[in-house]
Amino acid sequence: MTALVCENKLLSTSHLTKTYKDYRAVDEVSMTINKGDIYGFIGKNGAGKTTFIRLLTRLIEKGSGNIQYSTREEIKIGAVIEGPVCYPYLSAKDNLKYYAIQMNIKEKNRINEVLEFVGLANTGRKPFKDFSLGMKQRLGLALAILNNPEFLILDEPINGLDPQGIVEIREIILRLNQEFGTTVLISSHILSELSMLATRYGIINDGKLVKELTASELEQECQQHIVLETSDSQQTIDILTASGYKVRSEQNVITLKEKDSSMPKISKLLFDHGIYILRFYSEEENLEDYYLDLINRGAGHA
Ligand SMILES: Nc1ncnc2c1ncn2[C@@H]1O[C@H](COP(=O)(O)OP(=O)(O)OP(=O)(O)O)[C@@H](O)[C@H]1O
Repeated sequence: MTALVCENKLLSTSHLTKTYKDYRAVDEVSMTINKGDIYGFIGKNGAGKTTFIRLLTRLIEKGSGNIQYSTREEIKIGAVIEGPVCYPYLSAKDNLKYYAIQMNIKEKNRINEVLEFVGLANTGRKPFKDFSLGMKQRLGLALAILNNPEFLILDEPINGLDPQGIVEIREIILRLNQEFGTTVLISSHILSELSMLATRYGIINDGKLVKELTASELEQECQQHIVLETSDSQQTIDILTASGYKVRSEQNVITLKEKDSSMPKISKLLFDHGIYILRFYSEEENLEDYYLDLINRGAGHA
């Protein structure tokens, strides 16, 4: 493996590619994950998230490209991919004991510590098969953090969870990141949830990483915009464009990346040209809108 020494970078991939027959499930993905990131990995079903994660964890062989680490050492990775693999008739503690032996973890108190951390300390002899989905996911997390990984990879960890379960998983991830500095890659298509966690985003579509951006860049991108419908859309677009506004339109609905303080000026401009305003309001884009917009526009590579 090629090692690239860099202060803040924990891991990066360059042109990572995985092909099944002649289909590129992961297509030349060059991604950077910095130390301390909670990296939100976004993509619709079949976009290539799980395949990319399986490449990172070396569950499958790459086709071409590289995975590069910040140091010459291998980093300690913990992962929950496609749900935890646990023994159905064993308790939480016994499942952890089994994995601790496999991983050669000798620290006596580690299992109790981890059970406490994920809120499963009081599950006693209850077997895994009788756990709720939320408990199962939390045990998966416990297994993944047993060896104190510096990089934690979670594939759709909140899929199918109820609101309470989602909050519990979110709090565990935030504590891991803030108290222990664990870098986290979390894939999800529940974008509202990711936006409560992520410090950085990567958006994958048809195997290609179409965009990488930080949470504050996303905030900038999702800034307030104005939505407008008028008696004559084409003339409105022409007038606004001639006045220097950046305009987008879809089915007679015109959108401008402007703050609501520009509304009086715009309405006067249109009024002076004899255009009637039918609808006029400002709104803020969220991660979901941004994502759909980006995918539908078919953005180029990051
Ligand atoms: N072992 C395999 N053999 C053939 N094709 C595969 C294999 N694994 C994945 N694919 C294909 O690669 C593409 C990406 O799949 P992947 O599971 O990585 O997507 P995903 O983004 O994780 O989607 P989901 O959210 O549904 O899990 C899909 O078209 C899938 O059918």
